[in-house]
Amino acid sequence: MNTKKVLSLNGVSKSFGHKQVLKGVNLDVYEGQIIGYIGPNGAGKSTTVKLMLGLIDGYTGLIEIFGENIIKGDYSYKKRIGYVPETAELYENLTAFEYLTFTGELYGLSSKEAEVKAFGLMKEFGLEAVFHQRISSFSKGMKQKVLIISSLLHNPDLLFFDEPLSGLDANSVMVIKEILAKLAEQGKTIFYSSHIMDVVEKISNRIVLLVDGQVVADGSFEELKMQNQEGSLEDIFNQLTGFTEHEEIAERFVNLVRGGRKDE
Ligand SMILES: Nc1ncnc2c1ncn2[C@@H]1O[C@H](COP(=O)(O)OP(=O)(O)OP(=O)(O)O)[C@@H](O)[C@H]1O
Repeated sequence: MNTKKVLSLNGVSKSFGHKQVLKGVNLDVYEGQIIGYIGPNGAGKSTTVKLMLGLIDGYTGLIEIFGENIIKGDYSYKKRIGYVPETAELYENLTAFEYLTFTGELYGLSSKEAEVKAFGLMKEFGLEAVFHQRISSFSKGMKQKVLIISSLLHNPDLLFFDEPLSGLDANSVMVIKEILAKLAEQGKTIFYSSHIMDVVEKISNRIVLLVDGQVVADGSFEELKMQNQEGSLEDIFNQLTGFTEHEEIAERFVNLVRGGRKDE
């Protein structure tokens, strides 16, 4: 494993108003790693990613990307980053061609370079016929593919993927998994946040579990399995988050749903 440090979080804490969301997160990530960043809803995963991307600020602790403190940096580090956000803000009135050449140019590609590359990537996803159609007419999975393409156009070294497989069918998931593995083989670093445990288990070479703003587990799937004596990542997740009530909650929920019917 390559030992070049790509990003580092040191005692990173972040509050929104009186609510402390991150409580001293420490994390060193190295070149070629695929980090599966997991945790319950509201644990602080997206907040961590947004801090690293400079999309939100006002934190304590130190964040370094490519060896530079991001506060002191001149933001040129962002040119080496690709990002697929959890909720897409695609410009839906644009065509895929317009959107992708626009984002490619933002990252420093010429318009022609961006167009040729975007078309080639769209074609690989079977979307060449809709290259000149408005994104508003696309299905959820098609939009997701456009987002993934836009995050990769400038050949970034560090990728932040927030739930990148959302809306993708099983065949597309297989393709994306393969793409991520090949990018990591080429030394790209991937920071990947998802709730789909079986995919995280398969594609990550390191899993970081965040609970209530703190890292509570960090290691390969095999290491976590040995430490926790549980079978799947889903089981380990449930154990480490102390969650055992799914049956009771489901039963109460369904009882409440049934109670709403007046005709029984
Ligand atoms: N801009 C904001 N203002 C106030 N509170 C916020 C803001 N952004 C996030 N939070 C709060 O921070 C906490 C962590 O949110 P975050 O989106 O980081 O969680 P997450 O781990 O990504 O969750 P999920 O798995 O549901 O996407 C939540 O309690 C959320 O309400």
